[in-house]
Amino acid sequence: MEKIIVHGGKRLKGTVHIDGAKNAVLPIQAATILASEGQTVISNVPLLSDVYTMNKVLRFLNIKVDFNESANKITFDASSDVSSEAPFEYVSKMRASIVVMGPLLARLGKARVALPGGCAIGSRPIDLHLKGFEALGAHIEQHDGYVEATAPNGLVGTDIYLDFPSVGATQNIMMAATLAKGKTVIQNAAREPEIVDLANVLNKMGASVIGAGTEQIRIQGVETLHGTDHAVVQDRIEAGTFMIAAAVTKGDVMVDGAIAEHNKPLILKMREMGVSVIEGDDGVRVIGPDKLKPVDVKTLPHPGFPTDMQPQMTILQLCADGSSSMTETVFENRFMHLEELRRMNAQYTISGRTVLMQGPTDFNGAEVAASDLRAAAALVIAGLVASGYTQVRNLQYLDRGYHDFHKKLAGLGAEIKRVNVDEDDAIILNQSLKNHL
Ligand SMILES: CC(=O)N[C@H]1[C@@H](OP(=O)(O)OP(=O)(O)OC[C@H]2O[C@@H](n3ccc(=O)[nH]c3=O)[C@H](O)[C@@H]2O)O[C@H](CO)[C@@H](O)[C@@H]1O
Ligand SMILES: C=C(OP(=O)(O)O)C(=O)O
Repeated sequence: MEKIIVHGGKRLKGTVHIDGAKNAVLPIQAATILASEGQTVISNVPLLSDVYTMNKVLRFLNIKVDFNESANKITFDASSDVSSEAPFEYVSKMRASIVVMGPLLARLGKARVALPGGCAIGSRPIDLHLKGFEALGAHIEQHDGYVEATAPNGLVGTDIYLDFPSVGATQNIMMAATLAKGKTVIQNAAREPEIVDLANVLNKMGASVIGAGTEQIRIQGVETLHGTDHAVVQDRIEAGTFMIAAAVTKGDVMVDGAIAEHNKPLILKMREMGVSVIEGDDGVRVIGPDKLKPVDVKTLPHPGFPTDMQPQMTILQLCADGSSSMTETVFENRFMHLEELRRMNAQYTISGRTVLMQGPTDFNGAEVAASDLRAAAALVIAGLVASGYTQVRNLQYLDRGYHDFHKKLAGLGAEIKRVNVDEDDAIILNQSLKNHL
């Protein structure tokens, strides 16, 4: 079993470099299915387990995938025959595999993809994706845990209104519409920077996508798409996670490569708490104050406060001097990290979708288990300010979205180590933690 062990109390100082965005690269990997001619070369690719899973899905679909890890570059060749089925083995590992459906349907007129199911943070249905495909003329059936979409005569452009600005549905419909006959308009589209990055790649491949980043995206269908080169946008969630780690430890950190514009709600809330955030062309510098002021936060689709920063933000709020609230409106079950934090001395009450937190918290080190990706990051951040030793388990979640998280924190002066221990070793380790750091 792997664990991260943190000895809290160090102020983080120095520069940390941010990788390409997980949530941008995954749909871009899927978009390479659309290129029936030439190769697509994607650079600034983060070395994350989700990226490897998406590569496996694509290889299963008969696409050539060559990952040059030392150069953070993947070359895709989808010029041969592509197959239409994404099996349960991969989709169950990573929900984002569902975004292969739009490109497959566009290119082949059919797609058979395992239904992704929910995860720890919520039920996560795909009804909006499927309604979009149906509006484009696809016939949808569900059998044996798979969803099958067929459009033997091709898709036809239309106006689609999303009941909620779903990121995945916007991406899937946008990709499906690139090869549809005529024009598609997506109303109430998601506006995340990762949508813009995907639209940029599609346009370089020969598509005509206008308005990405606004609530109305217009796509004029074209006959074929071809390969291209593209560098993935920086990860605003990884950047935000380090910004919070810097602030909560009263540190002084340059988050190199962070794009301030993509993290505006977080930056403004951090300033409200008394954190000094200096925006530059090459990154964002964060200086934590001696005392944090309490603040109320509500998650919303972009440009609102991102749900993927919610667990990390609650650590900062718990350290503030007074009571703060967090309301989670995007996912129905994203407070699971708080149960673990209670074991580290966090004081809070949950009422529906809102948690009321009482700070400042004197976090005590404890052994805690992550329930999902951002919960894992939040628990490690709590460990950075806790007295004594914190051990975080279930690192498979962390590896979905952060490459070398512990090494980056160690580079900023944190006392942190990742160890691989069996259960017996763990008992000995608990008795002699100091020798391990
Ligand atoms: C790989 C990736 O990019 N993941 C991100 C993406 O996930 P993802 O694309 O899954 O998130 P969505 O924006 O689709 O989901 C937001 C909400 O809409 C609901 N919903 C969504 C689709 C649908 O058909 N029906 C429906 O009800 C979901 O259950 C959820 O409550 O956006 C989320 C919201 O910013 C982020 O937390 C994830 O990190
Ligand atoms: C929820 C997340 O990702 P996914 O949609 O891939 O589960 C996340 O990145 O925090």
